[in-house]
Amino acid sequence: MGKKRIYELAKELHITNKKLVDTANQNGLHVKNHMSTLSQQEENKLRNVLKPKSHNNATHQSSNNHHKNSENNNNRNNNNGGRFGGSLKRNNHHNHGNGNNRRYGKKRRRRFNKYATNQRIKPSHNHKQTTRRKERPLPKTLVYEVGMNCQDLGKILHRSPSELVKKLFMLGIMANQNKSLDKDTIELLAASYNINAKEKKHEDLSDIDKIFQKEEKNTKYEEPRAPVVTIMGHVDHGKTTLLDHLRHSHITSGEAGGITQAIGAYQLKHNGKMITFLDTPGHAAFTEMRARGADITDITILVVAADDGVMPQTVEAIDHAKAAKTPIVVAINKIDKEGANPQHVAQQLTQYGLIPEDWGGNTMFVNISAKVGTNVDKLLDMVILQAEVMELKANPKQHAAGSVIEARLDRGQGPVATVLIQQGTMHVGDPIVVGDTYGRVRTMHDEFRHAVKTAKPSTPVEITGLNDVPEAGDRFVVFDDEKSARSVGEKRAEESQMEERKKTNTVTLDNLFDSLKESEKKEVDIIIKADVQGSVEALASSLKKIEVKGVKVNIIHSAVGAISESDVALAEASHAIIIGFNVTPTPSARSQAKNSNVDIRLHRIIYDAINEVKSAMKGKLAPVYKPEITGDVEVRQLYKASKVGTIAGGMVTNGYIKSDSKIHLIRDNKIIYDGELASLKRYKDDVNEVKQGYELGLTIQDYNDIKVGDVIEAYVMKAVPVK
Ligand SMILES: Nc1nc2c(ncn2[C@@H]2O[C@H](COP(=O)(O)OP(=O)(O)OP(=O)(O)O)[C@@H](O)[C@H]2O)c(=O)[nH]1
Repeated sequence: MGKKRIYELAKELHITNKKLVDTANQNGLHVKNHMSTLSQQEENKLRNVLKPKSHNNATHQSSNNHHKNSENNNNRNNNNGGRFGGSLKRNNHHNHGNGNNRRYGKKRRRRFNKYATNQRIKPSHNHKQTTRRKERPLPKTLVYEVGMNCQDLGKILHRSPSELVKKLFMLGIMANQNKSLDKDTIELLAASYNINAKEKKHEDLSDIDKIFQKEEKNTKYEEPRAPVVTIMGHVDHGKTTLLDHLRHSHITSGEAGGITQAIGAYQLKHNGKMITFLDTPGHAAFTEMRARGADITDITILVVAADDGVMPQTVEAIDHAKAAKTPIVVAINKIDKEGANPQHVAQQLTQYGLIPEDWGGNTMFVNISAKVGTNVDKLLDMVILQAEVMELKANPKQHAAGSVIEARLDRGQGPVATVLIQQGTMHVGDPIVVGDTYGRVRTMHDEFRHAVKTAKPSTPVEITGLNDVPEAGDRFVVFDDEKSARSVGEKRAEESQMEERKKTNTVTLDNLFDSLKESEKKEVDIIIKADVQGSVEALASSLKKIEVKGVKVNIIHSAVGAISESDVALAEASHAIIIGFNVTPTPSARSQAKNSNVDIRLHRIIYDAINEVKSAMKGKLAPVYKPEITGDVEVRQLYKASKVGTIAGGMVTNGYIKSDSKIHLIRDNKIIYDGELASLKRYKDDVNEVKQGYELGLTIQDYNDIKVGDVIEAYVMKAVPVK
């Protein structure tokens, strides 16, 4: 018999390599690992120690079983290479039998003795397992999230992370306890435990609009809430006077006298019922908020002066309220004034679909004097009545959600936002995401600057504690914890920098067909602005007749005049397209439209406007051509030639110009002529192209009024493909 290695003897004796190494060390042989060789004497000693004490059937059976185990273990150890080798080494070290290891040694001996008597024990490389309590049962289904690690999964499966690591190892997957696992791996793991796996879909918390809508739909424990009212109307018809009157005559508990209202909304009590008034009269503010997603107004009070009647902004206000689908209560104001004719005003309003109940319609009308106070109570009665019809409710027993009314940066307090609670109850200390900002509600004040600890639905409060100033109309949602609020807030800020959210929402004629296909919407909202009333009407009636595959045009607002900022805000809020007929946008409206991606289409021929909308609805919009600048020429000299007119000599300062280029003649930053080149020369030769840095001579077709210092901008018309 030659020298044997540990693993050979282990195999012969049907025990694991590790057991044999342990036994050898416990018996003073000092072996390193299963590859260590044994002298004949050492082998005999080990054989002696390990000799079974009895041989009955049962133990024989057990021994057979064990044989299998042992073999498995051998295989495992071989496959493992260093992994299990490491644990053997550790055991070696532990078992050098000095005093420090006495307890451990005892335990090992006990296990060994068990083993020596051929009682079946589970081979183990982890001494923790030997003391493991009875395992809790596995769940029927493993509900997981992609990216969980063995520690996370261990908690769900009631198994130790190391057991999971081993399981994975047996499945041929190397992982440690902290490694994030993919879907396939987790499902494989579940299958190896014979249980089902189900992925838990993560809600995108950064979509606070979605959370907001969900919270809004939560109808459990609903309670009535106060209506939120906005006052709109034409300039000087008395909006501010009415708000002031209400503030002074109706504010609860005599606050108004001494303390000035501090924030952009207030609540008043009428016949025991609360009403919340937004203190930002005018439809522009109202629609700008809507454009940002906040539909906070429940009821609109339309103020029309009895001595002036329906004016352009009265009509705008009606259209804006209708677009927001808020019911209108009409207050015909200034009835104390001489020349007041409320009957006439009511008559005028019928043209806009506002018909008094007395006349068989369903709009509430009240004749008031905001200055004197006549019938203001009656107006409030109407508002309460309207609110009752609407059955306005909210659930105060959930996380707060709502919208920003106004916000500013205060030197001492940092960002300060006035918010309207629309759902739930807000508490001081709540973690919150407001638009693209986040924080924790540090302080909360009511409209009289009184500190409050909680705020219920329809209450306006001023809060501090945000990391930045949100915008009016931003939505807010309270989160469970500050960590998620922060990560959502940061993600939103990042996203908004890319301005993607805003742009994908807008409807343009270019994407109209696709957006119609995607949405359930069966109407295309259009705003018409034209130079004269006749054109407005002609365009409106022709557009209304268009019907493509059940989709119709809906004119949400039409008026005479330039395209204003308020038109753009309405278009943005309502996802509408603006058609301008013989009118242009004001500069501020133009830049606002550009920022918010509102599509403005300008036309001079009604037929073209109608065809354009029709083709867009059919998805066949021809590509739009836009000028693309190729270069600039600076005019430095002029020559007059009797035959060809004015020849401009100059230099290409940027880009290039071609003989077939179109050109803009620019003087004092204004385009004063738009045309084509007649000739392009270098010295005396006609050329096709002149590049930057070269001198040239040129003439413009049918145009001679060129001056030294003019800039000639060369451009080509480029087709912008329809998206
Ligand atoms: N006689 C009379 N005058 C009124 C009444 N209501 C308002 N006024 C007067 O009408 C003028 C305009 O009133 P405001 O309340 O400022 O009108 P507004 O609609 O807020 O105007 P803007 O803020 O410019 O849009 C003021 O001089 C008021 O005093 C009223 O009921 N009777």
